[in-house]
Amino acid sequence: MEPAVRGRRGSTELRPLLSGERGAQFGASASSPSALAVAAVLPAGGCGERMGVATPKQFCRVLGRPLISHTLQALERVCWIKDIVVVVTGENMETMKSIIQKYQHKGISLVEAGATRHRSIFNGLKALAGDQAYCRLSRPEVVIIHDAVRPFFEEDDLLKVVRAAREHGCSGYDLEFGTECLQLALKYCHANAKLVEGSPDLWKVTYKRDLYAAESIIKERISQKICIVMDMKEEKEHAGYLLETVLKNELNHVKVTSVVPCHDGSNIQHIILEQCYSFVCMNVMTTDFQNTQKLLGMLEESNLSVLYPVVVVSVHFLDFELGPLSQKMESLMWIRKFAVEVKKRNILLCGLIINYSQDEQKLQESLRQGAVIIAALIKERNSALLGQLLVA
Ligand SMILES: Nc1ccn([C@@H]2O[C@H](COP(=O)(O)OP(=O)(O)OP(=O)(O)O)[C@@H](O)[C@H]2O)c(=O)n1
Ligand SMILES: O=C(CO)[C@H](O)[C@H](O)COP(=O)(O)O
Repeated sequence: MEPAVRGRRGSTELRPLLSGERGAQFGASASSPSALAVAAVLPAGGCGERMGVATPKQFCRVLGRPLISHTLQALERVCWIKDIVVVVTGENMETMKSIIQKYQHKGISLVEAGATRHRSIFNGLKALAGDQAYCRLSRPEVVIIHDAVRPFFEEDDLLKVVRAAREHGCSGYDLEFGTECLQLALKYCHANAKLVEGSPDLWKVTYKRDLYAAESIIKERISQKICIVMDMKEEKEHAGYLLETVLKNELNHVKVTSVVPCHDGSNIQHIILEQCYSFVCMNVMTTDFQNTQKLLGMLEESNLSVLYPVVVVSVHFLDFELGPLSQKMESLMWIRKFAVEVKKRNILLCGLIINYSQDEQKLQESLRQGAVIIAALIKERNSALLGQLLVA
């Protein structure tokens, strides 16, 4: 086993294994397993033969980001897990270090994998045993073993396992239906064990189709909030609010909120902090991108798009009867340039032109079409459409 490397909580710096610094205090939250020292081992040393691609599945990209980073992100939300040990092959050690750095994972130790999953887990446990000369991770009371290729779980799933580890003895049922690790633990460790019912979300990425399923689930999750950034000049009956109403009808399960940016942009920053990944920027009767650019600037300054692609739809309400659209296209085409720029920061920018007709029926139809297009752009997060100008 190689000396592990861990990232210090609060910095992305990687350094030789030092003492555990993750969520050091237990019992702090109401749901935490009080006063128990808990660590997690993520076996990630497999080659993913059944996936049938050259890249081991834990490093395959899901919405642009390696699968293991999604799992780590979910685990990092659990503040009572003190240390996270990721077990990877020597060959993939550098890849894993760069993932930790790029996606700013904190408090991770790396350990070299073994030839089988059980050997990898054993190496992870040894790093936590507290008896290695070079290893100063403190010895936990409970260790959660979680496959790196199971990105979907809730804190509650882990809580149940930790509580069971503390409270239960072993039953005949557990022996009969227990999983592989459980059999080993019972045979060799003189430990008590309990089988805990998991949620259906705990499924494992095994085949290629599972990567598509994982991506769809994540897309769905991050598309649950939409922020409409209003044009300052708007009033209640005007375009932005009309679009908001139609969008709410079109996406009745999605939380659609609108905001008029305040002078220092703090209300938009607040929405960014709440992890909203979809923005619709209103521009009424104008082909300039002033409002959109302000929003893009704020998004670029934030770290929001490090983890997921952020969609921004720049909506331009133009009355098609007030002169031909072709005259306005030249300035609207600037969107291509902006889109290429912000793509570097994982922001997907598209343009949408809505017919701001005086004819109520035409306006409603255009708004409805616009809402359908916005919904599709947000749901699909398809980078092939960035910089495109769509017409509703
Ligand atoms: N020597 C090994 C083999 C597997 N694993 C890890 O154990 C988890 C579950 O194993 P599995 O789904 O079987 O992964 P692979 O062995 O990579 O897949 P396959 O069996 O298709 O080759 C995965 O996170 C995998 O990386 C490990 O740490 N060390
Ligand atoms: O899916 C697996 C490997 O393909 C594991 O066998 C499965 O997660 C069982 O877990 P454990 O060994 O912890 O009982």
